[in-house]
Amino acid sequence: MRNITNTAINRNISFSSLPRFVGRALRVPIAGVTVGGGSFAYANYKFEGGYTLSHYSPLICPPEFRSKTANLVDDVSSGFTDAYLALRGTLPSADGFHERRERLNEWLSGFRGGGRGGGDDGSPSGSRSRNDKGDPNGNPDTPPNPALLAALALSPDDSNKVSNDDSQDSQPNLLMNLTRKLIEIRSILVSIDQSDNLNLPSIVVIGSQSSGKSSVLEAIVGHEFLPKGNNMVTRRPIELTLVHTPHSSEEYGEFPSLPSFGKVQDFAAIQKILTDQNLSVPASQCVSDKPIDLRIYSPHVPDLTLIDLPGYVQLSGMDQPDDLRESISSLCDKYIAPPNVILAVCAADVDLANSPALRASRRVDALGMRTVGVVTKLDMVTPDEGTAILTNRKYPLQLGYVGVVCKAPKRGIIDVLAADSNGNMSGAIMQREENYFHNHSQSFSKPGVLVGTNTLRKKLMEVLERSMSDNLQDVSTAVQNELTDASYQFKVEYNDRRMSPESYVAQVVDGLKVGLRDGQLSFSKPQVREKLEGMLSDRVMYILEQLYWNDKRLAELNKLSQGEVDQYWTQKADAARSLLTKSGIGRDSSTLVADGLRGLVEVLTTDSPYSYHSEAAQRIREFSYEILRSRLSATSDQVENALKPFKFEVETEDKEWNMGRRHAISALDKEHEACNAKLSEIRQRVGGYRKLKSIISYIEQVEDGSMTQKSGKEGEPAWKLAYNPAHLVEARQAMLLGERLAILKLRKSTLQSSQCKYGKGVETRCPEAFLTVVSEKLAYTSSLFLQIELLQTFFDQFPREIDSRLMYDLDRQAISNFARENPSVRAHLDLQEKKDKLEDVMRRLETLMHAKEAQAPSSRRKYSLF
Ligand SMILES: Nc1nc2c(ncn2[C@@H]2O[C@H](COP(=O)(O)OP(=O)(O)OP(=O)(O)O)[C@@H](O)[C@H]2O)c(=O)[nH]1
Repeated sequence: MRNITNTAINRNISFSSLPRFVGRALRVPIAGVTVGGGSFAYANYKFEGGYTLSHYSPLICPPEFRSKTANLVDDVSSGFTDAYLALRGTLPSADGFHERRERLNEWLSGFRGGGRGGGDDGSPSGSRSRNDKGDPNGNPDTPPNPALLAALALSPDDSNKVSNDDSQDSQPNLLMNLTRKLIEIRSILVSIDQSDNLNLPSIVVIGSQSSGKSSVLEAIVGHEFLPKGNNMVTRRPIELTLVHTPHSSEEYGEFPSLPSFGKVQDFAAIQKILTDQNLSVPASQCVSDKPIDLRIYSPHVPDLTLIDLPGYVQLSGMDQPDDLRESISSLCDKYIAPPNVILAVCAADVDLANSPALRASRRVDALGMRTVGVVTKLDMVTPDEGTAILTNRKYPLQLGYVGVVCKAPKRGIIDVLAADSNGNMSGAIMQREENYFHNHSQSFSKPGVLVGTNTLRKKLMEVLERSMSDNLQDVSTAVQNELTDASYQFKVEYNDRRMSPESYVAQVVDGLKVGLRDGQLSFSKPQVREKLEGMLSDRVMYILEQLYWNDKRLAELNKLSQGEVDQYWTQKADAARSLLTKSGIGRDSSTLVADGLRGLVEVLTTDSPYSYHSEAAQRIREFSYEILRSRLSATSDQVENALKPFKFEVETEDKEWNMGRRHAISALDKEHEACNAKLSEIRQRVGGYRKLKSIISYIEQVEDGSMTQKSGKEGEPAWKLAYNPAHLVEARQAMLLGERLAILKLRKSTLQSSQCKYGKGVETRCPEAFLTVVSEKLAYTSSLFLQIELLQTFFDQFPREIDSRLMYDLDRQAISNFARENPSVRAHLDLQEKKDKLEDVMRRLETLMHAKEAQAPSSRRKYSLF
């Protein structure tokens, strides 16, 4: 709570210490407004001519008074705003200041009651005059109702009627917080369209390097937060939105386009982020027109939007690129175009004729209708020189000049003491400035001379509000046109179908789960068993080749008659079974199935829509791999345990045997086919059947020694000269294939013969059928355990992991970002969002325009000066 003391009154008050609505009311440039009260419980607003308005404000009164006065807040607020708007409507320009003052005093005298003035000392004695009109009940202790005052000001002729009708004060005032509402609309428009087609004005700060732009902005905000340094640190426009938060003591900044920073309460951190963002533009590129959006929320800032731009270069330095001057100039030109308000910052110690800011502003705003001049560093010239600059007629600006002294404090002990607990330096800056102007009040209190950061703040608020308000109709038309286009496009392209990022994410996740369910069908028991049989069939062929088909005694096996037991072949059959059952089937079958599952996840997360969401796809793959990894070794052990009995003995039954025998025959057929295919490839490569035959005959002759050396160097075999060595290798391979085909043929006929009918010792005589039966038993048992240990767990756990680790991990922003990774969804959402925002803006604009229309006629009719 601030204590407004008599000292403050005498020094023309610090407006920033007043409640917001009082600040708004006092934006009406009424000369001689003072605030007083012997204590902070009480405030008098004294208008020139003797009328004094007094009221208790809950924001400046001690707690014991609050309950009594709380209900006055709204009345006071709306009353003053009404009065203010009425004045604003009739007094649009800063020019004619004296005329306005006269006019206002005329109004006030209309309801002042015969010119009886209250005390001008700021004491409660001021209530003497206010009771004449302010309190309809004539109670000397009740402060007047400011809403009543406003109503009187709006309608002096009906004063009695209005004074008896308090219900009018409870009407919602749609034009309350007009600037705030317009700034909100502006922010929405900026987020829809960066092309400036749809835009409400902002205040653009221009000036040469070191003219004091940053100091002015920091004085307005009350914190040091802008990038500092010699190396041209302002390279991007900073779009600064100040949001007045009267009901919170918290001060913080937010970067809407950098949401990861969240609320930044430390202004040094804001400065660091701004510096980094600026320095992200390489020095070689000079400047970028991509703005940095910064919002500052504080009870000490007014509602304003300001754009800070790089300073005009006057003298190019050695370390600055040649085209820097050009780049900055064209960047500034883009921003100073209508409807923006130009804040032309000029240092008092530099001749205004040389001010690049004024030069630029005159190019686009020759009459100075939308330029406010700020003369900084007034302390660096004599007070008389200062006032001469501020009242200059050479470069007149319709909105005038305001002089400031806002050198950033050096943070010495005095300044640190002057700063508040949040490091807010506004007190220190203000105090310094106030002292300066107070010490030179003779020069600076001349009529028409506007000085002080607070005056500047108020001026900016007024100018911005008026400028925004004046642009309402144009913006509204542009927004309506844009809305019509967007609605048409939405109808044509999406048939008005709405979508949300959440529904898209749900759809994408559901799609994945459906894909998983479909994929699960290819991991059913029969399917897995078939895969394992395929894997084991290769192993059976290898064992047959190694143990039987390469055995020189194979012919004996073919001759074994039914019932005959031969030790050699019985041991072979045992060795073959052992080799097969101990070939690491637990590990290999688990890996085979896990690879299959990996493949399924890979396919599901590679195709659309996951092709747009590579990061999410990668995460999903990782979940799946984690589950598989966690199950793999246990599954492998379980399968291996289940197969243990087969390592010692395998019993077969008639039915199993017959089936195994059939499968073995067809496996031999396949092997036969494969050998034949290879043989014909070799024939082709070598040059046909005859050529191959002749090479084979050569080799046979050489090998049995019947080939005589006909030519060539001594010691070299003759065939080396006769054929291409590669063909000779191929021919050798063909010979082996031929032998294999003969064996396969023989074994097939044995398998088909009565020798391999189910019966005693048949496993020994027909190893092909026996190993096939064993491999089928192994595949069957393995598939059972793989289902239980791996597949069921995977298909249960994986969808749950997707929900818990993908879906529930995402916050609103992440969901929106995810959805927007898909270009067609992004286009749909963008258009839908644009349409929604435009509708929202249109509604807000219509409300404001209706309120403006409703308000305008009465004030114009009664008070227009023009
Ligand atoms: N004496 C005095 N010095 C001031 C005043 N305002 C600013 N300065 C000093 O002038 C210098 C430049 O001020 P800045 O606010 O950084 O100027 P700028 O225009 O932002 O400079 P650039 O960022 O380089 O474009 C600093 O050393 C300030 O302390 C003032 O009112 N009086």
